[in-house]
Parts: sequence; C-alpha cells; structure tokens
Amino acid sequence: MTTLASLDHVTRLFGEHRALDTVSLEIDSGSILGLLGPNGAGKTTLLTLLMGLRSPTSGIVRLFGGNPKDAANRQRLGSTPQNTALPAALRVRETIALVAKHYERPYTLEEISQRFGLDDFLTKQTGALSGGQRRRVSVALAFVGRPDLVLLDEPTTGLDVDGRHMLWDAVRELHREGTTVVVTSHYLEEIEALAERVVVVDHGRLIADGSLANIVGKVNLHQVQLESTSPAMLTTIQGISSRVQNADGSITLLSPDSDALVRELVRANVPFENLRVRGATLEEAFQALTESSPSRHDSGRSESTTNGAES
Ligand SMILES: Nc1ncnc2c1ncn2[C@@H]1O[C@H](COP(=O)(O)OP(=O)(O)OP(=O)(O)O)[C@@H](O)[C@H]1O
Repeated sequence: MTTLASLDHVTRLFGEHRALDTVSLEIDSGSILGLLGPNGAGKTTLLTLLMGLRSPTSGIVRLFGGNPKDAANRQRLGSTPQNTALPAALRVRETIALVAKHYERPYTLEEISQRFGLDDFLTKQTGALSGGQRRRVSVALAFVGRPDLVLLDEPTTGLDVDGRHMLWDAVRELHREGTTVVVTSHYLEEIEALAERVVVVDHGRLIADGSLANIVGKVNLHQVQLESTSPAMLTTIQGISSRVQNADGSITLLSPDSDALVRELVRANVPFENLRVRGATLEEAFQALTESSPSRHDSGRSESTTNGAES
C-alpha cells in the first residue's frame, strides 16, 4: 500500500472564510474513500486542491508524491467535478475517444461503454443527453485513462435509482481492477454503497476518519424526544450521543440504539412522558459528531457525550 495523495495541515481561505481548516489526510492505494459532509463542509474544495485547480493558503498538498499542478501527476488522475461541461456538439463516442487520446493506456470505448451502460446513446451529441445520461458519461470519462486515482464529486446527483446502482457497480468493478477512488457525498446511502474508509468533514474540519462500519455507527443515529421532570438523571444514562434541551421544555436525545436507550431509561427509573422516536437526519448526526469532535468547542445549548456511542 502506498500513499497516492495527501494533505498536510492544509488550510484554504476564500477571503475571510475558512473552507478548509488545518486538514491532514492520507489517501492510500487500493481503497474507496468516502468523503462525507453537509453542504458547504469543504469537500469540493479538498478535491480541487488535489486536482491542482486551486492552491492551499497554507499547508502542503501532494499528488503521487509531487505537486498536483504537474502535468505528469495529473496524467495519473481522473476526476468528475459536480458540474461537468461536455462539448455539446460532439457525440458521446467522439468525446470518449478525445479524452482517451490524452492517456497512454486508456480503456477501449467498448469497455467503458459496457461498464457505464452508454451503448444506447454513444452516437448522441452530448448536448442532447438527459441530465442523468450526461452524469453517467461524465463519471465514465473520469475512468477512461485508466488512472491510478479517481476523484468523484457527488457522482450520482440527478440519477434515478437504476442509474445510481449501475454507476456504483461500474465504480466498484473498476476499483477492483486497481483504481483508487475518492467519492464525496452528503448521502449516507451512497457512502455505504461504495466506501471502505469514511472521512467526515464539517465546517472545513476533518471530524472523523474510520472504517465504514465505525462511521456509520456514529452517524446512523436515532432521535428520542421526551419530557422529564428529572433531566439531571439523564447524565447517568449510557448510549446518548447528544442531548439538546428544546425551547418548549422537551429534550432531544440522539442515540445509536433507541430501543436500548428507552430500556435503559425505564431500568434507571427516569421519569418521562410524551416519548417520540424517529431516525435522526444526517445533518443532526453531523451536528452530534461535530460537537463531540475534540477540535471544536461547543458553546451552544446542546451537549454531547460519547457514552456508549462509540462503535
Ligand atoms: N470560490 C469560492 N469563493 C468563495 N467561497 C467559496 C468558494 N468555493 C467554496 N467556497 C465556500 O467554501 C465552503 C466550502 O465549500 P465546498 O464547495 O468545498 O463545500 P462542499 O462540502 O463541497 O459543499 P456541497 O456539498 O454543497 O458541494 C463553503 O462555505 C463555500 O461557500
């Protein structure tokens, strides 16, 4: 296993705004790395630094051991930005052939077309493609040059369920053939379908880095809302990842196992009423993770605890 790309204490400012804040990360060969985070977290900024499209304000970004702006390093990189502009007048097959010309050992048109399900519209001009078809072509183009590393920014945005599954299958197959993949998403489902290692970014900070099971265990939380006359007793209860006192007097708890939490409340004789349980949104889970991250200090009304929340 070798390190294909890395960020070493990288900060990127846009004016006063810290899009990335002291991020260190190594991307090793052979993995599918999922970059998960809410809107505006800094995922795209991180990818554009790896692509050499932007420079860090401070810190060092390395691609294949060197500068991401060097043409020789970019030869070994494939990427699909969130919004790809394709040459509207060229047919899909011509576009693939054009991109393939830039690489030494590209996949053949047939290989790429079959994997990404492009056969039906190879002769269409890219300007006449539907949004979903354009997305599939864009992701396929990232792989045409048989790169060592591919960066996919929200690859399945705008795709229907079938299109999404076909694309995930293609990415997994090409990964098995040796391509290392970094994929950004704010959908847990996409990250679960593809990634082996997951890095969570929020407000420009890297707040978690672990195996898929570990991170899913942290962000796949349930919300338990209740009213209690003895809220102080909740501090002794195991399995609460985050606790929020709401303005209406109710309390919202986030937990990886809501059934176990309710059993524990009953066992400990915590008085409660108006109990409601639902799946937490990913945004709520990010919030809980952000608050429990050692790199951030919480001054808000919510409180986090890792009691039993680690997986
Ligand atoms: N060119 C720019 N000029 C000014 N601010 C920018 C620029 N690019 C990004 N930002 C800001 O930097 C922060 C991180 O943006 P980024 O696009 O990296 O987030 P993201 O995690 O990819 O979000 P999304 O999931 O919505 O694509 C945001 O607050 C964004 O508004």
